[in-house]
Amino acid sequence: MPGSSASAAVEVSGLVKRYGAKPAVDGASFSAAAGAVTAVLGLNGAGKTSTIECCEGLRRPDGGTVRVLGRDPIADGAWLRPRVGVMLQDGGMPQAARAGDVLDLAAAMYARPLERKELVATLDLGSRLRTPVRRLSGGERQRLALAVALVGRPDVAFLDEPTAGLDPQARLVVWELIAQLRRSGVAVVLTTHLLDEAERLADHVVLMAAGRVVAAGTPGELTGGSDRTLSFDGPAGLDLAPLAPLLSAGIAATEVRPGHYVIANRTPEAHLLPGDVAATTAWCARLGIMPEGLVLGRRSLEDVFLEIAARQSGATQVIGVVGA
Ligand SMILES: Nc1ncnc2c1ncn2[C@@H]1O[C@H](COP(=O)(O)OP(=O)(O)OP(=O)(O)O)[C@@H](O)[C@H]1O
Repeated sequence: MPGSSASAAVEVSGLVKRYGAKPAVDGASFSAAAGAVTAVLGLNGAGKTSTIECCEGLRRPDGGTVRVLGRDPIADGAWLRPRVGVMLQDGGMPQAARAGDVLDLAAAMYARPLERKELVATLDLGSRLRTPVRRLSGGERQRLALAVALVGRPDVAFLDEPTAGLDPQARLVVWELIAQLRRSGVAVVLTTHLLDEAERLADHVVLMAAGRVVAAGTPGELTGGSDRTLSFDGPAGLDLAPLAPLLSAGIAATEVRPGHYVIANRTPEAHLLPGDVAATTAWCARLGIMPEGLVLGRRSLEDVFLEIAARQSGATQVIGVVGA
């Protein structure tokens, strides 16, 4: 359980971070275990980077506590630095320095750095080592930043959008690298906008909205495992109120993005029934709407994410297994 696990490599408890009057992080709590990948998800501005930067010791919390390997990221920064790998969203690397020098400099700060040759080959940076950082492509810079974060064999790796801007092949390489880190016992905490990435890589997903953790759990817990959903495309902005009373208790219809409708359970106890499918298609027929791409399937992490995002205009709502 977040906040109580003795083995958690990262514990965030009631974290508050303000830049002005409005908190960017507003009481967020979660934990990340060793040998596991924890993915922090959320819309732009949800507070992910601010949270991670507090964990990295780059920002001072205004409230709550953060512990990394049991230590305070700011007060115990010197102790933590050799044990924590950090990949920042903007790279944070000197622009004029050559890629190889940046990597060597990072390696020199650690007692037992990884073999440069191996890391460079894995991340396909061999031909770019003499190139200044500012002349690297976005994807090359991204791979160099990842190499810098990992060269010191960290116990905890914070990776802010590690695959943003990478081509599909490079993305697969990074996914495999992250899987290797997990296997070797590293606590990997990453942020991503790619729901398939989170679904594929993460052991634990933390969903943030408006500075708070609104859902957390394994991908299976968040998606309800085997819960069925019905989805279809139709005209944007359909009035769903008349459909609501036709559905069974605990089942709701949501326009998760314009023109894309999902009929799914709102509570773990409720299950989509054949009658809900019939009611939905009959309702479409009455409106003269063809439910294009009608799919009876399982809820994906993307569905959960979109459902929560769609509700963000109202109060933050808890879905899934908070505290799992
Ligand atoms: N240095 C700063 N000064 C003022 N406001 C900031 C600063 N950094 C972030 N914010 C604000 O805090 C809020 C949370 O930002 P943060 O970068 O933590 O979110 P995020 O979830 O990482 O977003 P994204 O997905 O866009 O990276 C946003 O409203 C942002 O504008």
